[in-house]
Amino acid sequence: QFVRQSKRIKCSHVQQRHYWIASKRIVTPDAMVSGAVEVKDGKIVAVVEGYDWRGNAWTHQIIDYGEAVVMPGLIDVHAHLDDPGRTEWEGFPSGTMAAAAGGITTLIDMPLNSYPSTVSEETLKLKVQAAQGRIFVDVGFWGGLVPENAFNSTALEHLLKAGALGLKSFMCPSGINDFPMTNSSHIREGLSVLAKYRRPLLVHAEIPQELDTADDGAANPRSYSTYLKTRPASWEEAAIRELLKVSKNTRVGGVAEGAHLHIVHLADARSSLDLIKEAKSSGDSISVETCPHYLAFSAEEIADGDTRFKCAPPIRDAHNRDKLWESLLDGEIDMLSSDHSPSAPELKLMKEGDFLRAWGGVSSLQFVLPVTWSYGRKHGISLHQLVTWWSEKPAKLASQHLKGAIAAGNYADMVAWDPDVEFELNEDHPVYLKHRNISAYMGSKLAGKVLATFARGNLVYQSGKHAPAACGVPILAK
Ligand SMILES: NC(=O)N[C@H]1NC(=O)NC1=O
Ligand SMILES: [Zn+2]
Ligand SMILES: [Zn+2]
Repeated sequence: QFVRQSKRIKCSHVQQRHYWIASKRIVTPDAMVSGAVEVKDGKIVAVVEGYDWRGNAWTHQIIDYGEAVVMPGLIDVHAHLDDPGRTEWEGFPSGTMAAAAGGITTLIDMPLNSYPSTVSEETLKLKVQAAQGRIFVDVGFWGGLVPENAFNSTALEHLLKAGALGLKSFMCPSGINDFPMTNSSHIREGLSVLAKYRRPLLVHAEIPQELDTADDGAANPRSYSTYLKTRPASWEEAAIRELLKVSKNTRVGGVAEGAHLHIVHLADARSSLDLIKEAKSSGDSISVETCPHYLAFSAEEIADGDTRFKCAPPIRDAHNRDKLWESLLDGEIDMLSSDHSPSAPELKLMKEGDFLRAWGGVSSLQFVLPVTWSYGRKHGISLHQLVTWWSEKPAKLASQHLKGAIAAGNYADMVAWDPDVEFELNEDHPVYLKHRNISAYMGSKLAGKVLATFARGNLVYQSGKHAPAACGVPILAK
């Protein structure tokens, strides 16, 4: 009993096992509630409207956030934490502290950029070991679908039985040596194994196409438009066209019924999205995410040499960005994810500013909530939409049925934040990411300040301070 008590003290800024989180704006699945969330032993017991609940609570058991919004914690289904093996890029401690500071209570780690890549039962075990006692929020793991395991259903089953929440593959070179690309035959095989486990395949959908190379040699590598031309929308379109040949199998009655195909970080809001819409209406089990950087920025405004904005697929033109917003608001894009993909600062080649040679990946994890809100409010987004994109749909993709909503019985994963507080991401702002200078949002002015983050009932972050111990849980599929 004493050991449990002292552990809780380190895991959380609140010491009660049983307490109430009060607010005038609690976002539940069907309403905005003024009242309180009753939390006991890490779970939500009840959501109570009005003030009646106060009779049951002692003053020291009430944390009152007043007018601030209380929402489910964000679930980021696409983050590269690079641990073990490339902790000079990020790592579990820094990445999950940044997540907690940003209101993210669960993240699903990508199988590449760490070393070794998570492509087998053994390498998944290394991930789980590395996460033990070093994560401040819950972390689940995607496994990798690569040519080496794609035709080996036993190996894939071992990886899934060991707890990978699903698989991820690339249709173009990933930039990581031990994570080679797959073609549609590999993907077809992967889907048929995933069907049995009812888990998803996430795909980086770009297939290299012949480029129009007329003016190549003379192009300025410091100009973003030079980079943009090397990865046109036709690459995304080609990959999605190819994917739709196999996603058919996920339909009811199909050979991969039970599997699901999820397209990560869609950048092209035109033909690629039309193809996905078509597949959805034909009954394919398919979904798509985009990322805040595609919604916040446009190719036109990226300054020469500012390689913080280099990512793949690339950030496209302003009109495309507006179409992405439209599609998100219409529900054609299902959810958001960070694709937080930092590297060692040297690899961003910030001095040379060479877009063609710099590492591709945007560092963003801590700021996705204020970024989505700051840009989204100009498009009239609602708090419920934020919850759909950042909690409800991601929970479903990762099969986390006790997460993603403020509802009785769920884990007490929540964020309290103030949508009206504006702040500048300058030198004085606390940033928990390993390398603040490569983050694309440094220097921006944003709205939406995270006040507190609760993970499984632990107050893991409040007023700029993390709980002393890393008590996040490694999530394994059962
Ligand atoms: N390896 C890796 O993280 N690649 C990511 N970076 C990026 O910009 N897009 C990606 O898929
Ligand atoms: Zn990718
Ligand atoms: Zn990624």
